[in-house]
Amino acid sequence: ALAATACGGDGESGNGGGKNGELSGTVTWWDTSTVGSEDKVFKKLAEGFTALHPKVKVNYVNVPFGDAQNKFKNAAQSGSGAPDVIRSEVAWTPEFADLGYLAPLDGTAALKDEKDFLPQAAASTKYDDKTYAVPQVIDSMGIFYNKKIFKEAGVQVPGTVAELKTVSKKIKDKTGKTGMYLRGDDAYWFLSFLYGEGGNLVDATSRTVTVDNAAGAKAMTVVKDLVDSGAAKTDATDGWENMQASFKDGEVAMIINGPWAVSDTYGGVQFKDKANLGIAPVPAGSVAQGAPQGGHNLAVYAGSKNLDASYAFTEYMTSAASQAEVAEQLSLLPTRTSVYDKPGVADNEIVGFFKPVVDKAIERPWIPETGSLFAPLVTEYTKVLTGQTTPDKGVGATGDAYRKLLKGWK
Ligand SMILES: C[C@H]1O[C@H](O[C@H]2[C@H](O)[C@@H](O)[C@@H](O[C@H]3[C@H](O)[C@@H](O)[C@@H](O[C@H]4[C@H](O)[C@@H](O)[C@@H](O)O[C@@H]4CO)O[C@@H]3CO)O[C@@H]2CO)[C@H](O)[C@H](O)[C@@H]1N[C@H]1C[C@@H](CO)[C@H](O)[C@@H](O)[C@@H]1O
Repeated sequence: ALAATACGGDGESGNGGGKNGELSGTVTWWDTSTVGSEDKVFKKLAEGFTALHPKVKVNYVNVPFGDAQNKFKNAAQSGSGAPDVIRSEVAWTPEFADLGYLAPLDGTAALKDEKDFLPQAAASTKYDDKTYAVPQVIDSMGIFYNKKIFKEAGVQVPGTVAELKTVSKKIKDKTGKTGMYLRGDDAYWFLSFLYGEGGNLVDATSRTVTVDNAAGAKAMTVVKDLVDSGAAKTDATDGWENMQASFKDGEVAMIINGPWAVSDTYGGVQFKDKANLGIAPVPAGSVAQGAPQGGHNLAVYAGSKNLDASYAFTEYMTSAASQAEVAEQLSLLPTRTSVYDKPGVADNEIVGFFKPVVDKAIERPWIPETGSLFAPLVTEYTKVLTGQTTPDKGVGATGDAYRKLLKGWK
């Protein structure tokens, strides 16, 4: 505490500028990674920072993904309770930056070897020509399938939505299992079908809402038909748990998911033998094939009382060595190009599959409103899948909500 006060800290978490620049004080980090599969790796990594900086205590806090965005905004707004560093999902970052809640990182110790970052990962950290975060993981989606069930049914993994229906029918006839579990309570699972029909949520260049155009309506019809035809099953709530349980227990032959689900999936009885998990590109629609780009950055709270230690912690957690550790332990994708050919990463089959997928994943516009596009969409998406509204009405209501959100967009 003396050191902290001496360098102007608040006793609790000095600003790290102790004698001969030695870092000190506390760094509180809000991690949003999945409890029970990812969190233990991130917690161990974070606490490893103290080995390098003995006078810094890392206070690891796991905040559920669904709560963290609002929790951080409320804390930052009220000026109390915000962490020093937050794991900021790619779409939260421009919003937090726009609100002034993030410390600009250009010229600080947080940013090292910037040229090593994948351009598409770095894109979501830039706002108003400044850098407000450091990319930690990047991801996209693919088909996860159960090789044993596919063999039993004598089918190949589907490359298109049409094939998905015929393959699911054969699986049902031969094994009694449902082909796919399609998550119905998270609109991220709608995006690859939307891209497959040549659609998108918006067109940022022409500032046009496009979710309710013909392609959007078609895509909603496609997902509704997957459920109505019995090719896929879904639920209005508890989608993550139900999707993972039905796939891990072998009740369904396929799901659509991303690298963040791999560690949890390997915990399932069907995948004790990891080789039974197959991964393939998301199915193409009638005009195109495309998967969304997601991921997470680390950002420093503008009001942190320990900026120096927070910058150093952020750099440490996004360093090549840390990213290699996370890729090896959890099959998550690095955001640094140099990490992909490191031992333990280069031979990881999941990372090897998703790298080319991520290189052509469809980016969303990194504007403050991007994160807010999912709430209205998921309401309508769930209603369409559960027969409470029609595809046309669903995308129509979504488009209306977007035009209220995006001032002046067509
Ligand atoms: C609705 C939400 O819409 C958007 O989120 C999009 C997101 O932008 C998309 O990119 C995509 O995220 C991927 C993600 O990229 C992918 O990595 C993975 O993340 C894993 C981690 O990997 C895993 O480690 C662990 O953390 O777990 C993570 C999650 O599994 O999967 C994600 C997809 O799940 O999809 C998101 C949509 O879910 C908004 O951004 C808000 O989040 C918004 N929620 C707020 C809305 C507020 C108003 O209602 C409500 O009041 C508030 O309480 C809610 O918070």
